Amino acid sequence: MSDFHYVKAVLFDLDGTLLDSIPDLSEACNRMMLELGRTPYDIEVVRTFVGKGMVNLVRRCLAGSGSATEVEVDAAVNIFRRHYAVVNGQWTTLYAGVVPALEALRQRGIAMACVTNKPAAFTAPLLERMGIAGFFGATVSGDTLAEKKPHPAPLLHACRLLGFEVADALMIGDSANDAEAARAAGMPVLLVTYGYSEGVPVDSIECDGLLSSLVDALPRFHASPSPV
Ligand SMILES: O=C(O)COP(=O)(O)O
Ligand SMILES: [Mg+2]
Repeated sequence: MSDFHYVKAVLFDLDGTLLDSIPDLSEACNRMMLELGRTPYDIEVVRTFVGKGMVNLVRRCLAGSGSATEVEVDAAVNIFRRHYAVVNGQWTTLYAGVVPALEALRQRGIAMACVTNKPAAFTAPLLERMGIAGFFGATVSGDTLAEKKPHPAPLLHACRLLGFEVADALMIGDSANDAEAARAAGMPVLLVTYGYSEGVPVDSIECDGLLSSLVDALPRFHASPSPV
């Protein structure tokens, strides 16, 4: 694995990388399914639906239980939003190693951003509720721009907001959406092995290294704050 001692900014994916948010996403999906008179899903199935944002999550839920027109998807998205607003953060947990890693990177003077496909209305309250909002100098959500991951635009936007060049940055995520976005943006990417990757084995995704915990990345960064 290569070293990232030159890295000045780390962009973090949210769902499946920092937070295990599947219990809340699954609960909101299933409340939506029941309201629509459809059969709820096992949480492990919902796990494979997460990654390309809320509308695709809802579309995948409906497609898995029969057909759905785009009008039906739009209506279901509104139902999902209502339920997710209630449960967002309720059963979500921080993965082991996340807070120690974020603290260590802050200590070393490395800027951090959160780049997620989750809609902004749910991102900020969740970061606050989980107590990690203060680590991030910028947050880019799935509906901040016209494009979301795997498009590189959210990563490039996060770099701009943090005030760093792409060449200074590294992405850490859990799926091909993060890996492809980072590759297209021109930055290296590490993937965690414990997250959600849309049913694709994470070790089959092209990246610059796998992490079983975020703290495993720490030896690869410079050890002390940059001189000013
Ligand atoms: O909202 C999703 O589908 C996934 O969100 P993420 O980009 O934080 O993994
Ligand atoms: Mg993710």
